[in-house]
Amino acid sequence: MKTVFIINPVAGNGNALKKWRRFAETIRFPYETVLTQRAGDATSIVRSYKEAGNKTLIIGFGGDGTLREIIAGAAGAEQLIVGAIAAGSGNDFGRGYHAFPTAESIADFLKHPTSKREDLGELQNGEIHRFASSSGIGLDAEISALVNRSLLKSWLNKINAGKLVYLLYVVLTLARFKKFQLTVEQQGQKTIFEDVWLATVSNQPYFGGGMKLSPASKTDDGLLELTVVHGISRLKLLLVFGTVFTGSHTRFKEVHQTSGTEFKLAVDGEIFRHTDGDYAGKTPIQEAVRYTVSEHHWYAVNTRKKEESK
Ligand SMILES: Nc1ncnc2c1ncn2[C@@H]1O[C@H](COP(=O)(O)OP(=O)(O)OP(=O)(O)O)[C@@H](O)[C@H]1O
Repeated sequence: MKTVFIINPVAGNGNALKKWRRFAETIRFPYETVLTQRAGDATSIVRSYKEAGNKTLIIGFGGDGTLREIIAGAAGAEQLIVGAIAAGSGNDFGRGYHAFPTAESIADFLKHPTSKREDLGELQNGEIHRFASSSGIGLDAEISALVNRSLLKSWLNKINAGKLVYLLYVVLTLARFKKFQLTVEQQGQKTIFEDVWLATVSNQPYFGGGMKLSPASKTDDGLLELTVVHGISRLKLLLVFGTVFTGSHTRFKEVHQTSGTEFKLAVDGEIFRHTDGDYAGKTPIQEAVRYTVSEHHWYAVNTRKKEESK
């Protein structure tokens, strides 16, 4: 089986390339590498492997955005097995799916490669946006969009202080964020939420760099989970934020969660939107956006069989 590493050199606040060079020295099996040049590249690179039709292990060397792009390209191709090495900032993909810890663990996997069929999330309004882990609107999407656009980020990255910029934007955005009204339509029934901070549709539990936002999410059950945080003061929001790392935030009445195969979400303003933590445009005003599991699945590295036979 062919192994290809797709490396996003700018992932992990610009540290992924350095990390890759160290990692490459430990690889003892044949492999190919492709470096992405710009956003969106990983999807077209993977499509070319899909067209070639060979059984291939594609390993994303980057963060959640890189993996999302790889999976969007690999969707529907059973001959492509997608794996990851965590080299991003948040790396929630590895928490909810799987990430290889070492080159040796990849070599081990290659002895008996097996895959597992996984769901792919999709949101549609005109165009289709795909996500592996989660897609949301509101406070978190605004923070990540502002951080990524910030000139401060590249400057702070140079002095290895990239994380500071997040803290700065969390404080700034929290102070000025305008809560919104959200209408959720599920199985023909509409529910209106007022004073919404964020709404996230999840395919796996983790989000935002280790927060267990959606503890009930499973990656292969054909369902998505919607979390709405609403009607809560700034102070209490910080309290809820403190509990989300363990998943105990679900006990708060201001945190609404539900499961389903499809949600339609409409909001009363242009709100920032993300897919797997990357900017994905703004929501249209009062137009229902449909979130579903795509009819195309993707195939992940499966290490379970090996663990079960131990
Ligand atoms: N060569 C490149 N130059 C600029 N942007 C790129 C390049 N290659 C990929 N990208 C974009 O970089 C974005 C961020 O990458 P990624 O999400 O993997 O890293 P991260 O943000 O550090 O990690 P995480 O999402 O786990 O926090 C990706 O969504 C991708 O579109």
